Amino acid sequence: MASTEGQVITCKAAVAYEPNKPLVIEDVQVAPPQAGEVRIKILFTALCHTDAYTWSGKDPEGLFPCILGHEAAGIVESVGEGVSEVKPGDHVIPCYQAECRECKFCKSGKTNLCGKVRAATGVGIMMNDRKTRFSINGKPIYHFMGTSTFSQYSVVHDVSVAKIDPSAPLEKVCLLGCGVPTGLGAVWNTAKVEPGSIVAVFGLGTVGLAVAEGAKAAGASRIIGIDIDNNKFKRAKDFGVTEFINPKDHEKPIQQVIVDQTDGGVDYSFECIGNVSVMRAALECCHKGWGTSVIVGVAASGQEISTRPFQLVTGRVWKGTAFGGFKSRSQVPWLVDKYMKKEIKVDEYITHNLTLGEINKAFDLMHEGGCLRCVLTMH
Ligand SMILES: NC(=O)C1=CN([C@@H]2O[C@H](COP(=O)(O)OP(=O)(O)OC[C@H]3O[C@@H](n4cnc5c(N)ncnc54)[C@H](O)[C@@H]3O)[C@@H](O)[C@H]2O)C=CC1
Ligand SMILES: N[C@@H](CCC(=O)N[C@@H](CSC=O)C(=O)NCC(=O)O)C(=O)O
Ligand SMILES: [Zn+2]
Ligand SMILES: [Zn+2]
Repeated sequence: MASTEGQVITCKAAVAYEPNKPLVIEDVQVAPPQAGEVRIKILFTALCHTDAYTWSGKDPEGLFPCILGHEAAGIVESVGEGVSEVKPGDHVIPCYQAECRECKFCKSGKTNLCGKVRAATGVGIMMNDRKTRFSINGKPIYHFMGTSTFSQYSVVHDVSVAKIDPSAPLEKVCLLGCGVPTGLGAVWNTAKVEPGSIVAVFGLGTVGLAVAEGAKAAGASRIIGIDIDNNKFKRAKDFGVTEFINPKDHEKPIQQVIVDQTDGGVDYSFECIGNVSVMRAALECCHKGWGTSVIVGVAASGQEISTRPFQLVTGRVWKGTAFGGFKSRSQVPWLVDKYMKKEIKVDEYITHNLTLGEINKAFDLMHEGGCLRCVLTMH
């Protein structure tokens, strides 16, 4: 096939024109990558609740029109000047959390957040010329999270590309771009759960189930799953949840129910919903003196967390995690290898498979209890 290097590619993409209005499949022009950029042929993308969150209009960084999507896998089509770590043909996972290895954050050894391109990705543009690489008949379309994977081709910064084992099935490992690493890493990197710990997981969607999987691998003695949907428990057992509580079955606040059942509270809790009231409950169900609560869920613009400072004075710790604390370019390939060695689950989180043209149906499915991840075939 003729090379497309250096040329504008016209391809199909799902464009979000306005909050909550159905995505429109359009012919989009994708400009060639500039210096420090990579153009990727996206082969498979999953949908994450953060895409739905931004699409809903509740994300303060949400810009329209844009191309959403950030949990994907593909093949490098071409690279811009100065890109040395990937080349055309490489199999890759785009990473919304970049890793430049040079900035203050990357060098700190204290965080996986990277400062190099975040200011540009937060306003839907590329750093090099502060413009977008997507357009429709000359009208610019914003990028999203530096990834925009709901397009057959996307341009990303080179610091946002993880090169992976070419034998890994892209239709599966696309999930390692967001939800599964986030849950595993929340346990392994952020909380650092020890063997024998009692863990509470609020919200048993993909992220919460990955927390349960990570906690089981870490040797937790009890993994208490909390969800308002009773149907979640059966599946959650397969991911390591040992007990289930539905807050609706109790008169008392859920934090009190958990404290009563755990001799004073859990060692670690994880909020995987994005609900600020639940974040409070997750903190307050932790054991006095050492209990740590990790916020994973993304709450809407304007929402704030609160608790009595006494909760922290008496030794509880409140933390948060982005992409589970994983350093993306370094550790996503390691996660892919772990999947290939069957040391972590991925296939089990995929409940549906559709095509790019069915993306609105995929978002509808996401709001149904039975759906974890829906993977779209892009071509
Ligand atoms: N911090 C990070 O890096 C990341 C954060 N996220 C966020 O994590 C959150 C979870 O994502 P998914 O697992 O994909 O979502 P999901 O919607 O599949 O799962 C949420 C679960 O919470 C349950 N739930 C809803 N309200 C509840 C309540 N009041 N009490 C108990 N359970 C309740 C639902 O029944 C559902 O099972 C989202 O907010 C998403 O945006 C996702 C990826 C990365
Ligand atoms: N723009 C949002 C930010 C939402 C958010 O917190 N995103 C997570 C990833 S969620 C993935 O599905 C994250 O990594 N945050 C760190 C970051 O650098 O964005 C808002 O303002 O609410
Ligand atoms: Zn996500
Ligand atoms: Zn950096």
